[in-house]
Order: sequence, then structure tokens, then C-alpha cells
Amino acid sequence: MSTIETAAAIALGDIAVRYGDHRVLNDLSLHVAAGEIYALLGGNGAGKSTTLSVLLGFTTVERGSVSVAGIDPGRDADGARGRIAYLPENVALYDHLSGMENADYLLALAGEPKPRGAIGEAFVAAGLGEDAWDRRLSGYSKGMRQKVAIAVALLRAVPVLLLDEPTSGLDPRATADFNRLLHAVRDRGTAVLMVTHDLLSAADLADRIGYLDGGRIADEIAAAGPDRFDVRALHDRFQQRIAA
Ligand SMILES: Nc1ncnc2c1ncn2[C@@H]1O[C@H](COP(=O)(O)OP(=O)(O)OP(=O)(O)O)[C@@H](O)[C@H]1O
Repeated sequence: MSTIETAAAIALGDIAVRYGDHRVLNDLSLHVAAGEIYALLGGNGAGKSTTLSVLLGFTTVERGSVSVAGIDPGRDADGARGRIAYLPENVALYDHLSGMENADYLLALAGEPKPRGAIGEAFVAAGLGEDAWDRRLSGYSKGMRQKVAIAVALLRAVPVLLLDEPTSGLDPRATADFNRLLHAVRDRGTAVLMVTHDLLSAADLADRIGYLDGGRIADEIAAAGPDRFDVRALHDRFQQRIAA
């Protein structure tokens, strides 16, 4: 077993998933180490959300191994979910509650209640202005909602963060705030797996980018050196794959 597999907080080994006759994942292997951001790209229907669903224990694999911080979600879904912070594309929060009340409630639900002061600190870290804390969520923008959710993720100090299309619908400033925050989460030692169609965001954020095609990682590239990724080269590389 390689070093990365041993250290991986997220480990998928040759998994296969099918819905009826439709095979979606086929020998997919993917490892994300603690303190690493992995961006998972792929065409519509490639199986990106299914991959997250496997890690969350909502979808079972036909074969292969799945590990979330050492736990197999197929055997212990609650145990795995307890180690995961998950941000779906549209964060499910309660519109009639304030940002503070939402965070308070979600943390209590996760069995990790926190005092108002700690939640406020996480809101500040997430860039959510104090004037918004006690306002109902119905008046929040998508970016503000995401800040509440990521503040909760920060407070939970879980080893794994899963994100589905986190930057879709965010304006450039909210995206920049989000990127900064995600790097802080990564630097704390969390393994981050982000599903996205946004190549620019992937290039800005990720340490590795994988392209899912034919049910497995068909192409993978790691950031190297201070120049990080060349977005144009990435685009051409993945575009060729789509055209092939
Ligand atoms: N519960 C389900 N039952 C049957 N088929 C499903 C189910 N969930 C997903 N699929 C199918 O599996 C395939 C992969 O879906 P998935 O949502 O994982 O793809 P995706 O890469 O996330 O796509 P997108 O980029 O469009 O969100 C699609 O063809 C989808 O229609």
C-alpha cells in the first residue's frame, strides 16, 4: 500500500456502482490525504455526486473498498457521517431561523453544541458580517448561506469536507472569500473533496484535479510549484477528453 493510501482520509479502492442496469462507477479509485484539496471534474452524469453519495453512505457499492477516516460508510453510515461535513450545492438551512440560530441548531444536531461566542468567531472567519447574524435566513444571499454552512463545518473540526458545486452562483468576491476559507480548512488538516464544473475555481483551490469519465478517474493532475495550474492547458486537456 502506498503512503498516500495509508494516510488518506478519503479512500475509494476500485469501487463499482450501478443503478439497475446502468453502471455509473467502474473501478473508481480515489484517495485524498489529510490537508489536501481534491477537485473532481467530469461531464454531466459522470458520477460525481454518486461518488459523494457513496462516501456519505447513501449509495452502496457493488464491489471495492470505501473508507472515510478509517470507517466504511457501507457498514457504519452514522459513524462515517459523523466525520464528514457536507455542503450540498444548495445548502439546506432554515429560512425562518437566523444565521446564528441555524448554526446553533445544526451543531446541536451533530451532537457538538457550541456557545454563541464560538459561533460568532467562526462567522467572522467565514466573512459573515455581524449585522447579519441575527437576521432571518430568508434575506440571505447564496454566498451568505454558504458562509453559515462553512462556519458550521469549521466548528465541527471533522477530518473530511465534501462539497458539491460550492462556487456555482457565487459572485467573484464571494468566490474569493470562499477560496480563502477553504484553504484555511485544508491547512488545518482536513481532507477536502470538491465536485465542480468550475475549472477556474478548481485551478485556484485544488492540490489535485481528477477528471471522472467512464466510471473512473480517467485523468489526474497535481499542482506543482508556485505557478499552480495553467487553466488554459487544463481546459484544452479536459476538452480533448470530452471530444474524444
Ligand atoms: N438514484 C438514482 N437512480 C437511478 N439513476 C441515478 C440515480 N442517481 C443518479 N443516477 C444516474 O447516474 C448517473 C450519474 O449521476 P450523478 O448525479 O452522480 O452524475 P454527476 O456527475 O454528479 O452529474 P452532474 O454533473 O449532472 O451533476 C446519471 O446518469 C444519473 O441519471
